[in-house]
Amino acid sequence: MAQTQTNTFTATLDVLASILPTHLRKPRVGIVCGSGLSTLASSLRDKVEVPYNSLKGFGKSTVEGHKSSLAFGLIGEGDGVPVVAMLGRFHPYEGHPLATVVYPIRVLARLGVKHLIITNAAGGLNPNLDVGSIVVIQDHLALPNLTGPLNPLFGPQPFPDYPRFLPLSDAYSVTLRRLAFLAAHSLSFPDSALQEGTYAWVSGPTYETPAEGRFLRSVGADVVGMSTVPEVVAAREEGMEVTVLSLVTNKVVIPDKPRSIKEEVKAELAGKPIPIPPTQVVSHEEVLEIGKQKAEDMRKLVTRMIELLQKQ
Ligand SMILES: O=P(O)(O)O[C@H]1O[C@H](CO)[C@@H](O)[C@H]1O
Ligand code: HPA
Repeated sequence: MAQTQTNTFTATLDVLASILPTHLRKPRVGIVCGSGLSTLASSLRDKVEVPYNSLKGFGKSTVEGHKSSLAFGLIGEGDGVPVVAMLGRFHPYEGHPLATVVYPIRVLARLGVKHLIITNAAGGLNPNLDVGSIVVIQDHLALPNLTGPLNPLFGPQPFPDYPRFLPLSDAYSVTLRRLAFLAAHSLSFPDSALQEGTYAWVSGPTYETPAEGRFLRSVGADVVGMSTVPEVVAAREEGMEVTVLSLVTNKVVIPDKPRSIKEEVKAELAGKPIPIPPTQVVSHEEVLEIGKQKAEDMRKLVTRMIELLQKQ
C-alpha cells in the first residue's frame, strides 16, 4: 500500500480512537445510509457522531438528503452490537475520485466491521415493484465497471496482498439476505414490502431516458441507481459480508413504445387525433419524499436484522 495512503488511514483511525468511548471503537456492523435515509441512525444507543470534515481522507457529501458524518452506537439487547453508520455517501458524479468514494468503506473495514448493510434510493425498472417497496439485491449490473476506469479496483494495486482479480459471483451474502427476510417476517411486513432483484449501477447524474430504461430492463435489471456498486466492490475486496437494500422511490419512465410525433401529426391531419400522453419526469425531490415516508420501515428492517445477527 502506498505510504501516503497508509498515513491517511492512520490519521483517520487515530482521530476516531481519540473521540470514541472504548465500547464503540470496534463496530461489528456497518450501515451506509442512502438518499433521505440518514434517520436510520436514530436506532443507535450511546450515539456519537463524527463529522466527515474532521476525518482525513473523507470527502464532503454534496447531495441533498445526505449528511456528512459517521454515527457510532449500539443496537440490540444487553451490551448491544457496536455499529457505525455512514450518514451520507459519496457518488462519482459529484466529482469525487473513486478512491474517495470507497475510502469510508475501507475505514470501516479497518475498524473491524465484518457485516455491511448498504441502503440506497433507486428507480424501479421491474413493473411489479411498487414505489415504497424495499428490494434485497441479489446481483448487480455495473455498466461503468464493465467498460473501464469507473471500477474502484482499476489501476495499480494499492494493496498488493489483495487479489488482483476479485470474484463477484458471491458478492451478495446469502446469510444477510436471509436475515432481511426473517426480519421482515418478524416485523409482520406484508409480503410485497420486501422483494428481490438486480441493481443496475449507472454513473448519473442524469436520470434514464426511456430507451436507457428499456435497455436496462431488457438485460435483467430490476432497479437502477447511481451509487452502491463501488462500495460493494471495495467491501468485498476488504473481505466483508455485504447486503444491499434498495428503496424504490420512483418508477423509471418506460413507455411501451417511444412517443411517435409522426403518428400523432398524421392522425391529427386525418381528423382522428391520438390522446397526448402526459409528460412524466422523475425528480430528486420525489426521491427524497418517498425516502422520508419509508425511512421508518427501512430503519426497523435494518435494526431487526442487526438484532437477529446478535443472536446468531
Ligand atoms: O443511491 P443513493 O445515494 O441513495 O441516491 C440515489 O438518489 C440520487 C438521485 O435521486 C442518486 O444519487 C441515486 O443514486
Ligand atoms: N434512476 C437512477 N437513480 C435513481 C433513480 C432513478 O430513477 N431514483 C433514485 N435514484
